[in-house]
This record gives sequence, structure tokens and C-alpha cells, in this order.
Amino acid sequence: MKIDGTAYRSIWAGADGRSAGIIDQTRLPHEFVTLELSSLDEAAVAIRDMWVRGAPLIGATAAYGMAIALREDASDSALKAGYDTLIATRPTAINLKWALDAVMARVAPLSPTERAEAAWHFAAEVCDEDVAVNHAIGSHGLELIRALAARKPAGEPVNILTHCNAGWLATVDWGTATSPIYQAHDAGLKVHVYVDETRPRNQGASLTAWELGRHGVPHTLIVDNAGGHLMQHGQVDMVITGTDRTTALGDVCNKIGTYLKALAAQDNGVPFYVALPSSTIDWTVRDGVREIPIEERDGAEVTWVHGRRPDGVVDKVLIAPPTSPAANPAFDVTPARLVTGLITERGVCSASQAGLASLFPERAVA
Ligand SMILES: CSC[C@H]1O[C@H](OP(=O)(O)O)[C@H](O)[C@@H]1O
Repeated sequence: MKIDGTAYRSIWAGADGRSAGIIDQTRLPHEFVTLELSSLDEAAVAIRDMWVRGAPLIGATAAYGMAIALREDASDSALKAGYDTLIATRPTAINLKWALDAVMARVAPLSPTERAEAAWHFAAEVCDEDVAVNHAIGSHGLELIRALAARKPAGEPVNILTHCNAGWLATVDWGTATSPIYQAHDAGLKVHVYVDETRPRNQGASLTAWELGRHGVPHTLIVDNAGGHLMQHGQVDMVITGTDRTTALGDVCNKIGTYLKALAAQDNGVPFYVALPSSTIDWTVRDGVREIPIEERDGAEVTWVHGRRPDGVVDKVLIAPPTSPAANPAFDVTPARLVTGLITERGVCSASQAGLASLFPERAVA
């Protein structure tokens, strides 16, 4: 996407062929800072500490992390060490394992002298494919928005609620949940987005609001608990979220709070869509609530809030008693029964085994 007229992706190959450039998302929205990942450990820290985040971007960063590691040492032991280091960074987004397994499949059969270059090209392929897939997701999602727009009174926008950041900053470009929104906006449809701030790390407030604002998409930031009220009063026409792992039966794991949004949507007859690339489908998992590992992050993310002080200094403040423990599950699982449809690169389907099989027959599970 463009930032002040300059086209950016969220990750890019370093000119030296041995590093990768990223946007440090922990500094947004107040500071736009880019970083260079030049080692396996830097790539691992970038994922673990959420300098980069979002399932597809985590996968792309891991692919470049392996390529960077192999530039230093392409031995079998180094290959395994790279995999083990990166797979341990965050447990929930399946794109991490998907990307690492794909890199291993591509380079492990090669001689060590060929591995680094092959991994480097593969990382670029992962990024280019992500951009194309997300654009396709947007095209399919655009038709859903167009159909809603046709039923709105002239001049009134389609009001879309989204949770967390499933934007271009969560992917290599376009985003998943935001791709239909960007394409609808660019096609001249009137859209307005309710952006959940998304406690505790506020990806909605700091990333989604920033993205939409930069692209000129009308939006309103809301607290996480306002969505149900807005739906009760007919102010939400559809919900679109992303996902970090979706099961073979259509259960959707996403940022904490998504499940509650889906419950409110069902209770108010609001369509609840999930946008995802097929790389986020875990075909080996059926029951998301029971089988998907939910990341437990540091409670300090709950008790401390980052922001910009009135004097312009970016700082953090404690919002709870220093003696109060905090729990911080980072994701929850929305059962397929609460999901209206899945917007994938191959089209829209029901959140079900049959729906996924209709679009991905080659992956149909028994
Ligand atoms: C398109 S994947 C976006 C997905 O990832 C986010 O989690 P995190 O910011 O912790 O990486 C959130 O669940 C988004 O929906």
C-alpha cells in the first residue's frame, strides 16, 4: 500500500541479498520506523516481540529468517536449528509452520551450497503469492460489499466492523479482512469501518486505524465492547475479521474477542465473514476449541499501555495496581456455526467441511 505516495510492502528483500526490511509495527501509529533483519535471531525476535505480526506476515518473515540463516550456515544442523528457533516464536498462527515446512521441503533435498539461494527465492515467492492471494480475497469480498451497498439507501455507507488488524500490515500487502474494504473504497462504493481498538495491544487503534486513514477510508475507532451495542441498533451491516488458524471444519481462531463479536453478530442477524488465505487453513485440525494452541502472552501487555504523551513523547503507563496479576490469552476460537462465510482466494464458501471442499477439493478431508 502507499504511505505518503510511496508504495510499501510490510516486508521486503534487502538489497544485499542477506537481509530483509520490515516496518517496526510496535512504533506505529506515532512513528514510522523500518528495520533490517540480518540474522536468524533478529527474525525470531521480530516475530516473538511482534515487530511484525499477523499470520501471513509471520510466515513471510519466517521464510526470510530461514534464508538469512542459510546464508551463514546451510548445513543440515543449521537448517534444523533455524526451523526449531523460528517455530518456537509464536504457537497459534499456522502460517508460521506452513512457511517453515514449505522452506524445508524446498531446500532440504538440495546440497548445502544451493540452499541459501533457493530459500531466498522461495521467500520472495511466498511474499508475491501472498499479495496475489490477498488481492483475490479482496475481489471476492468486494462482491459481498457490493450486494450490501445495493440494499442501502442512496448515499449511506456500508458499515463494516473489523477486529484487530487483518490489514496490509498483517500480511505482505492488501490484508485479508481489509482487502475487500480497500477494493470497495477504490471502486467508489461508500464504506465506513468500525475499528475495534483490540485490547490489550491495540492493533486496531494503532494499526488498522492508521492503515485506513492513510488510504482515505472513513472509519470510527470504538472500544472492543461497543460492537454488540452498535449491532443492536442496526449500525453494522457486516463483520469481517481475519484469522490465524482455521480448521478443516471451519472453526476460526483469531484475536481474543472475535468470538464475542461473532455471538453478538448472530444474535442481531449481522453477517459475520472471515477473510483468509488457504495457507491459514489447518487441514489437520477439526475442533478448534479443543485442538488449537492459544498463545498466552505476558500479563504486562494488559497492565501497561503504550501511547504518546501530551508533550509528544511515546511512553507507557501502568493502568492497574502493580500487585495485580493479569491473564493475557491472545486468541480465541469462533465455532463454525457462528461464521456466515469464509472469503478465500478461490471464492466465498460456508464455514464447513463441505464448503472448504468445494473450493479446495484437493485438500478435502475424510
Ligand atoms: C491476517 S492475520 C491477522 C490476524 O493476526 C492478528 O494477531 P497478532 O496481531 O497477535 O499477530 C489477529 O489475530 C489478526 O486477525
